Amino acid sequence: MRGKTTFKICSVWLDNEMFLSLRVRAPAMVSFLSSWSVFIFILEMGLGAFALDKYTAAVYEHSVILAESTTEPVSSEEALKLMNKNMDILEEAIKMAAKQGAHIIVTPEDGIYGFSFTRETLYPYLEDIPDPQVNWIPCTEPERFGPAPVLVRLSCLASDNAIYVVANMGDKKPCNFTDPDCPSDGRYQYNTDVAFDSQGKLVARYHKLNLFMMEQLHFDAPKEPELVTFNTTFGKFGLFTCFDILFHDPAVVLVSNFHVDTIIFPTAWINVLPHLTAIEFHSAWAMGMRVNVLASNTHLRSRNMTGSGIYAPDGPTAFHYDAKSENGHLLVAELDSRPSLSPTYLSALNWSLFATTIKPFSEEPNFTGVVFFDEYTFSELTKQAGNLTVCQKSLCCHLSYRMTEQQEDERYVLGAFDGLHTVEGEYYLQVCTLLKCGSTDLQTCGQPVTAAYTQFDYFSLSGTFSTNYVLPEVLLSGVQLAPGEFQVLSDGRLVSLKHTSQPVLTVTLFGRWFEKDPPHPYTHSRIL
Ligand SMILES: CC(C)(CO)[C@@H](O)C(=O)NCCC(=O)NCCS
Repeated sequence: MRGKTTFKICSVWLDNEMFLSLRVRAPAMVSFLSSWSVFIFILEMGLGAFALDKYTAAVYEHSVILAESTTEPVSSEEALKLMNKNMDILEEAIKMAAKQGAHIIVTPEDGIYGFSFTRETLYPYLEDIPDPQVNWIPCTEPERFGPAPVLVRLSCLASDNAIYVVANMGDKKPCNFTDPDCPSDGRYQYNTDVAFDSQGKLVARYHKLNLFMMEQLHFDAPKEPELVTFNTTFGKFGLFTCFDILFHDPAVVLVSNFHVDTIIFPTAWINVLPHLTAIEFHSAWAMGMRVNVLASNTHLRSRNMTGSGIYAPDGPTAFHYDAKSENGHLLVAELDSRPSLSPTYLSALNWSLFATTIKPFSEEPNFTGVVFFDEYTFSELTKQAGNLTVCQKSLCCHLSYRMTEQQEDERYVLGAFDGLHTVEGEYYLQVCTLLKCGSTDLQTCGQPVTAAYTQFDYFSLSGTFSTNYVLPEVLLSGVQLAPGEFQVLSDGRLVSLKHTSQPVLTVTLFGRWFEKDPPHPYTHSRIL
């Protein structure tokens, strides 16, 4: 009886990993327990008594220290010195996150070695990262594979602080003439996410598939998409990196076929207004795909990189956007371990139901304008309140709205775009958007704007989408999100729940029509 009580307490307070470590650290206590209680314990484990309903996640926006740019490769000692400077900062963040009870911390893409490399100058920063199937705790067996000081340090940070640690680093894999695709320098170089469990064991290795622009000069893409997941007592996790988020593989497959609960998303995201700012787009992906997303962005003001968050399917739980300082920032928040188990009406969501059922609203005069190199069809919101429809190709967008009072010097438009985006990557879009123009000159509609003064009492946006992958975005003045202030209805309408806390920059349904994307290879931002 006594043993059972102990375990009852254990099962409340300890998760699986913690119990295993207890067994290692206090074998006497475990053998003291009767076999009956051990049986009960195993039964409880089988019943999922150790599964956590909620968990605490941390993401760190890291202000990366860059190496001096060189044309000649530095020594591996010098490379490690730079990487240790970054890991010194990550270490503080990891300790702080663990102290706040976080089960997992995610750190950004390029957060250890930085940017601006050639294949040759990147090489000294790379380590040969083995497949996690080898069952390796680098911290306790540092010599088992080739030199791997970065893996060893990350592994020790995970085990010392009893927290899952995710980081982004470089992997190298030698190859030779027997492989017809082997690069002429005799190696593959991969942009790689690694995850360690709270014992320091390497549990995941993911090679980025969709390389962005200049990255293709120093990294190779894997030949096939890698679908990397790992299970924990607080849900199933999947990984992908940065530009991957715009494409079907592996991002959508992880959610639709592998049913992950949380996406781990290290990124070095360059903000693009009005629709592709980090906090806006990544939180919309979490809502549209109905998973948690742990988005950790690099912080680099000179490259317009900022914006990290802990995003849930029903809205952002925590987010950070700081275009002013050069500081890093830690976010810690609680999430549902298995958001898919709290089924909502959204599982029956049809993004075009409302828009295809109603008779189109009045069509006002149209004009065209450019949003991030795409030519949209626009119609101005000329009244204080009204209903408006604007169409392009097969996409019609409907808006109902009411402004509190329109500021004299502000113009808002409803826009539709149905076409292939071709700048900095090729991907097919169907977008319905309400946005604030750059000025009262309607030629400026679609240009980046960060401040607004017009308040909306109400908005309802919908579109006749040909895809069910639609991301609902709401971005407010000052580049802020609007948690709890809007909702998606099962008929595909994006509606305000109340007067938004700040004036609106944009309200957008950002649809991705994957079937219309150009075929692989996986170099969507072809520059070579
Ligand atoms: C938003 C977007 C897509 C517009 O073209 C672009 O600004 C962006 O941030 N792309 C992803 C960046 C990326 O993969 N960085 C890692 C290597 S530097």
